Amino acid sequence: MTENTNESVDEIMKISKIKFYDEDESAKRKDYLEWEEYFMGIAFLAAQRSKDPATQVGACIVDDDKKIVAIGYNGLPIKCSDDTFPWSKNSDDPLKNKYMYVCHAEVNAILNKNSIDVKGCTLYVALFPCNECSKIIIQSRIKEVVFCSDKHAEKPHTVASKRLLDAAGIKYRQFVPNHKKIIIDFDKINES
Ligand SMILES: Nc1nc(=O)n([C@H]2C[C@H](O)[C@@H](COP(=O)(O)O)O2)cc1CO
Ligand SMILES: [Zn+2]
Repeated sequence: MTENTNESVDEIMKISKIKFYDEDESAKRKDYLEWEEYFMGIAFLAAQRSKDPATQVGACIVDDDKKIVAIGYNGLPIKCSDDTFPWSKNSDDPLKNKYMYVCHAEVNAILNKNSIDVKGCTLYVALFPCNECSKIIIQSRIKEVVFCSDKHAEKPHTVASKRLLDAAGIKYRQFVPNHKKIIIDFDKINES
C-alpha cells in the first residue's frame, strides 16, 4: 500500500489539474445550468402538465447524490377527470371551485416517488408550500425546501406552513437563478 504522505497528495492534486488540450476552443461550455437551476427548471417543466388555468405549480425532489427521485404538478386525483371537476376559483359555492379537489404539486411528487422514501431529500418547488403540504413534507422527512416564489407570504396558509416547518427544523430558502430564462427550442438540435 502507498503511504499517504503530503508529497503524494500534492502529486495527486497536480495530476487532477492537468489539461489535455491547449486551445481555448477545447474548453468546456460556460453557459450550462447549475444543479439548482436544473432541478427548479424540471419543476417548472412539470408544471406545464398542469390543467389549472390560473396557477401551474411543479415540484422536483432530489436526494443527496443529486438524483431526482420524484416529480409532480398540481392536478386532480387519479380517475377524477380534468373535464368533470371545476377549475374556477371565485365561485360562491365552494363545491364549484378547484380547491376541494386539486392535489398540490408537492404532494403529488412525494406520492409519485421512485425511491423507497424521500428522507433527507431536498424539495424544489415553484411556490412556497401551503400548510397542508408542509405537514406531509415534515412527515415524509424531507430535509429542505427550495422555493421560487413566496407571493402568498401574507396568507394564513403560508404563515401556518412556516410555523410548522420551523417547529420541525426543516430549512427553507428562496431559489436564486443565474439564468432568468431557460428556453427549450426543439429546432435547435437541427442547427449545425
Ligand atoms: N405550493 C402550492 N402548490 C400547488 O400545487 N398549488 C396549486 C393548487 C392550485 O391548483 C393552485 C393555486 O391556486 P390559485 O393560486 O390559482 O388560487 O396551485 C398551490 C400552492 C401554493 O400554496
Ligand atoms: Zn399545498
